[in-house]
Amino acid sequence: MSSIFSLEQYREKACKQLPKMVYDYYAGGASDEITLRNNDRAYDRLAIRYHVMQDVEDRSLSISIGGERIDCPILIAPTAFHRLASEQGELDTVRAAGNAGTVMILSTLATTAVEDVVAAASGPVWFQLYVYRDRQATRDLVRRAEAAGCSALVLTADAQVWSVRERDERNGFTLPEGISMQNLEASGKPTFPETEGSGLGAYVEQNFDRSLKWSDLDWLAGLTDLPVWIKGVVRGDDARRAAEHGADGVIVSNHGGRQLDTSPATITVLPEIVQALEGTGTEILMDGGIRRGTDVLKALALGADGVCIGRPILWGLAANGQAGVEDVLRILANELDVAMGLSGVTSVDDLTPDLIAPVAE
Ligand SMILES: Cc1cc2nc3c(=O)[nH]c(=O)nc-3n(C[C@H](O)[C@H](O)[C@H](O)COP(=O)(O)O)c2cc1C
Ligand SMILES: CCCCC(=O)C(=O)O
Repeated sequence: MSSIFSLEQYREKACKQLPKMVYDYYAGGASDEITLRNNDRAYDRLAIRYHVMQDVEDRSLSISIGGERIDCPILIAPTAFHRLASEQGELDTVRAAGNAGTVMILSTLATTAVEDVVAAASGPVWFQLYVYRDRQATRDLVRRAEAAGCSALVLTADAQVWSVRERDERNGFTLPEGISMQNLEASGKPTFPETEGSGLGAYVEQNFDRSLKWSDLDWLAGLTDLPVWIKGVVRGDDARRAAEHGADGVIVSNHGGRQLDTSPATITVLPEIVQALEGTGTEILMDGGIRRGTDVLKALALGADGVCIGRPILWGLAANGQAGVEDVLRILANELDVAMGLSGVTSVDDLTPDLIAPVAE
């Protein structure tokens, strides 16, 4: 893939290769897609106040997260249905994650069984959890993730109610024959119900627990010895509550603009959350709209311990399977390395908020 130099080029390639129904599902957001666009654009409104003359000969991108040292601060956000992008789906992704020295967060709605994904992994795999009305099915997911060898659970808190996704309704988004949600086979919920609109929408409405509340975080933390993260937080007070209810980490996220449209761009709320969690020991990841190494630098400088990317992984996967995902991670890590060097910084720990300022209008 030597003719591809940016994540945007991977998106273009994936757009040409994927069926419209799949591309639209991956690319799309909720309603008018305002948050989807703002996630991305918000980075352009921040400038990097770089240092000079700092000896940047030796640089490292490594971080500690969830008690493990990893080579790359760019983690793989949980995204559903990787086998819509490549034959091997999640197996391609997890192999690429291992080679890039990062964590893969595996979706509940993966199209490959968690046991098979962990067996193919050479690095940490975390399991993203959707809470089902059927609590036994939810407990089974937790037990399977633990037994398979996942090293953390990520409870997604921003998708209790299905959002309005016009592209999926129009396209009648569904899973083709032979592709199913393999982690839900055992509980009898591996496929979408019949419907004219979005099959996924109908599935979520039928199965996800809309009564999810803070006490359920206590329930989950009590159910497992694994570290528990909560994903989808955009406010300082909620982050604080998450810590009080036993979360080991928070993922600042608006679900890539796919849930509540006009919710704030994640980079704009990160400082509030960092401040709210000061002194608690709760770790912070963030995602949404990260497409350049300078975006990663800004998030790390403003206090995130690491970042996650969602769609760009799917573009790499669609364009060239495992090698495509590896290339996406390589391109972004290289851009980060360059941005750090040009900012006069040699390690992620040395990225501090004074490096960032709003762009003067
Ligand atoms: C196609 C797609 C599927 C997703 N599936 C899940 C999921 O199963 N669970 C979850 O917690 N988040 C899911 N997300 C949200 C991502 O984890 C992440 O928050 C978002 O994609 C980050 O924004 P970015 O795509 O701009 O990097 C999904 C996102 C996309 C684009
Ligand atoms: C609401 C959950 C469905 C999968 C997902 O998270 C997404 O498509 O964004």
